[in-house]
Amino acid sequence: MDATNTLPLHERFEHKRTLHKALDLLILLLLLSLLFYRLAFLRLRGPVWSIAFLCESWFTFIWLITVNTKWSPVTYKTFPDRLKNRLEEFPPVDMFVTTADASLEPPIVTVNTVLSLLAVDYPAEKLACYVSDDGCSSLTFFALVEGAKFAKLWVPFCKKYNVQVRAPFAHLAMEPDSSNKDYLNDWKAMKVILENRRGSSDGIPSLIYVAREKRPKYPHHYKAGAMNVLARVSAVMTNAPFMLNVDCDMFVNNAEVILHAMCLFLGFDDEVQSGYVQCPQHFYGALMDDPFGNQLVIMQQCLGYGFGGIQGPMYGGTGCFHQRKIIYGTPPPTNKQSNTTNMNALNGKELQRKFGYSSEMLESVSRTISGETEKNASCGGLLEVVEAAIRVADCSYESNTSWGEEMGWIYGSTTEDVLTGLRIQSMGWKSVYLTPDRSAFLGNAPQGGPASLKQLKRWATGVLEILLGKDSPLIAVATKRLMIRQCLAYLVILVWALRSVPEVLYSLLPPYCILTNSSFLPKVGEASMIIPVSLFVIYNIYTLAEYFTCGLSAHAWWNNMRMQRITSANAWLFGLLSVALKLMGLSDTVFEITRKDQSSSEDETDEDPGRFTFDDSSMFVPGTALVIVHGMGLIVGLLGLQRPGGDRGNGPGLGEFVCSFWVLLSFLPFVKGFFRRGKYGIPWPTIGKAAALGSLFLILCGWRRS
Ligand SMILES: O=c1ccn([C@@H]2O[C@H](COP(=O)(O)OP(=O)(O)O[C@H]3O[C@H](CO)[C@@H](O)[C@H](O)[C@H]3O)[C@@H](O)[C@H]2O)c(=O)[nH]1
Ligand SMILES: [Mn+2]
Repeated sequence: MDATNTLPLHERFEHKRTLHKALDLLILLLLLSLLFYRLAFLRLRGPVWSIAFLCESWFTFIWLITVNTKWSPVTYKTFPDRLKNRLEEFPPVDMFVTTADASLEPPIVTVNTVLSLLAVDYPAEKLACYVSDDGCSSLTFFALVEGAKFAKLWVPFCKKYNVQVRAPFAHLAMEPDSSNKDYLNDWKAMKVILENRRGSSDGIPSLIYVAREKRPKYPHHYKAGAMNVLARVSAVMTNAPFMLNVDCDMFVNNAEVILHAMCLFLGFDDEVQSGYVQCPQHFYGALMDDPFGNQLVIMQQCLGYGFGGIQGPMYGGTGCFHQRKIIYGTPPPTNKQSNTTNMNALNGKELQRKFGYSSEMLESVSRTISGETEKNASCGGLLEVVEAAIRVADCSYESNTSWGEEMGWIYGSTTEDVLTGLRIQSMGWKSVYLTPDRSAFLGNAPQGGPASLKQLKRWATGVLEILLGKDSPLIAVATKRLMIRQCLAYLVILVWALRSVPEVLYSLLPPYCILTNSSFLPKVGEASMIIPVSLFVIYNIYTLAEYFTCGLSAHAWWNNMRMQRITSANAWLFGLLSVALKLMGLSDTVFEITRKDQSSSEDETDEDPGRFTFDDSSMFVPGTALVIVHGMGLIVGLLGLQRPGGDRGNGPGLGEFVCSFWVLLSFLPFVKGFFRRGKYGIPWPTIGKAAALGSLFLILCGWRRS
């Protein structure tokens, strides 16, 4: 036996963050002293202090759960070369790509992603690539057909010259036009594509196009529904024990990514460690210094690695490898029972109730559950296989089954990814972050105000749906096998929408105090001033240091800090509203697709893509109103126009003015939006609505004073 065969496939790294931990605790201590300070004077100072106290209690809670998440980060280094030496037979992998709208997601983007997957460094006969097209667009379809032809040239080329970025952007050009919206199965043509079903080592993996059936009376559950169809179609066709899924814009940037992932799946002694393997989302053509605060670097490195030290990262919906049997709901093996017995015990009836009526599907499920890796793929003729696939992609297939409930991609949230990962971890599985030196995948981050905020609103909506739903981590921690620290870590994300209220309320305190001649902060010279001032200074230095540690600039730090406020007041607040409307039964939440920008060469006319843009969405009203209110507060305060009286001796001090100024600075894109035109300016109707809200606030201030 070769000596290299015994070397571990990966190495675990616990990140030391001694100084950060000390600062974590120092900030916590300061927050607690602030709360005690508030409590001591609560009776004396009335409602403003009560509100400040409530908000600050909430901030302390957020800090506490954030510290929990970041406390002990863990990452892994993987060694694909050792895997190559060790394995004779590589496990098959089914690769899934989802696309849904040919105008927002240009087929050229999807084709590039597909080509990059087909060209990945892995035995081609072990791979199959399934593309789900929820838009049922003939454009996407023909682009893929062309892509498949092109792959015959492209894939050997990549392998010969060991190209790393395997998305041939430059080679294909297609104008995305109108999309064909009739929801019909487009299966006939699939045989076109299926030609190369039997690959060879220098061959090309199979490519299968799927446009599932949709009908008005059957909820299609957006991406989660599409993923479940892919899970079933692949089950009756290739039935690989591993699945990789990416969004249509997320191409392979590290050709060895599947080998890296296998190092984590096959390299643990304890199977429970790698329920799924998630790669962080990195972006191509990313704008300098992250002007829209959506490159997620800090979130993934500080929070994500932190998750890695608990029960593993959240499932991020793309760039993720799953084990098929876990998607089918297999719990991790316990000491007493072997892996397969509990699921094997399901009799035929139960299997059918869970997985649906297709006999091919049930056969495939049994093979998966019993761990039969050999003859996994269906052995019927092509025609029968396609017929079976059509059956399981039928819009009524899931009626009265467990799809989307107990297994598969789980329904009921617009962040189906987080929910699905949560369910897997609730069964007791752990997950692993895959962070090779060269980014595994690169995707597209939305640009401009409307697209960015729409995405963040969907996320805030989705995670709140999870928090309030039946699979909430708060329930799973008590009734299932979700770890307590993991539950708290999830909370950091799941309360996004809820954070908007205290954050907006708190940012209204300075103008309120200025306009009503009251205060919520100690004055210059008072001993208690040391608490808020040191909190402000230390917190900002701490976060800035985090950005520097991750190799980001001070400018990126500031952009993210201000975008956090803008997101909170606009996107998160609207996420909260949409969930409230859903709870009242007034409207359901929808998965609004993010526009995928193509790399810029054509839009050279766009002077500065990093500049904040607006549209007529009412989502911009709260931010605009905040700017108006702070503007009024500062003008009135600086000109000394407050009406006399009020809270004598307790009027606003330097603190209130600094805070108000800081908020305005954070909303600088909105301030500028008042003076700009076109998409860079705030539309008049939005300003009108915001002004109405501002007047309401003025009335409130006056009313409180008399
Ligand atoms: O009805 C739908 C809607 C969306 N999608 C696909 O879902 C993916 C993600 O949609 P996108 O608009 O790009 O959303 P993002 O906010 O960029 O996606 C992030 O957030 C989603 C959850 O909100 C996750 O599903 C994604 O994996 C994650 O990258 C894309 O491939 C879409 O084609 C469908 O297949 N069917
Ligand atoms: Mn996306």
